[in-house]
Amino acid sequence: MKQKEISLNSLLIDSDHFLLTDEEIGDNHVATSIETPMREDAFDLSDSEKIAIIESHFREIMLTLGLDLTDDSLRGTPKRVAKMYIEEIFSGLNPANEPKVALFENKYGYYEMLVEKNISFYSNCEHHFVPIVGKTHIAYISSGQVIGLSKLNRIVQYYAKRPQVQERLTMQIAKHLQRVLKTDHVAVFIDAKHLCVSSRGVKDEATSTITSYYGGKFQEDATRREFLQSIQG
Ligand SMILES: Nc1nc2c(ncn2[C@@H]2O[C@H](COP(=O)(O)OP(=O)(O)OP(=O)(O)O)[C@@H](O)[C@H]2O)c(=O)[nH]1
Ligand SMILES: [Zn+2]
Repeated sequence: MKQKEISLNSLLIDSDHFLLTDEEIGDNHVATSIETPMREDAFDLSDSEKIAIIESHFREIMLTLGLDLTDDSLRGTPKRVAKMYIEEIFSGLNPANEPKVALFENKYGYYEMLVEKNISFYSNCEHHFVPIVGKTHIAYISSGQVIGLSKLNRIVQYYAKRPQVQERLTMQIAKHLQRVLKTDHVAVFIDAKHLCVSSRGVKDEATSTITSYYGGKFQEDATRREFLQSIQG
């Protein structure tokens, strides 16, 4: 594909990063269909470069919706949305934001399960980019180290702050805990409402989605039952 540049509100973007076909690239407008699975330089961009790009695209979305960007309430919205994406709701896409975990030697000889329940989180569905709101319950059995309690919440928040599906969120939390705690004995249980199911589409307000992961001793009935009993209510 030959090099082309498309003008996007004074922001020049190398079209090869989008891998658009020539037909898809209009002379002075942004193509509506993007074939590439990834923007190749996404991991090289600084946060402020990402904010500028998203701001510019979001401005196009608002203009396309017929909104008046001279309105003082709307004028700052493209920048607000872009900052919110990068600094808040999708900050978990940046590996630099992975939480530092505080690990302590298990000098106490505590080898029962530890349950951290009702970890509230907000995520966003990767299919519709609308919120997922839920609670995560985590348990683990130490293999020699214990983790600072708040770090369990932080690990949930880190993975929640990405465009997600609940199955992946569940597995990412579980595998991260198994890695840092050096144990298979980890359980993760998520109960969440997807606004793409409740507020649009099928519009079922009552539905929530449960996913779970049981590793190591949590695959045994008695251990799993103890965990499930402790998160009830
Ligand atoms: N497995 C799974 N599906 C999800 C999750 N979040 C949203 N979805 C579903 O993703 C699917 C996307 O289906 P599509 O048919 O492409 O989208 P749509 O036309 O908007 O579908 P409706 O939501 O049924 O109106 C929907 O069924 C959503 O309910 C999730 O975390 N896990
Ligand atoms: Zn969705």
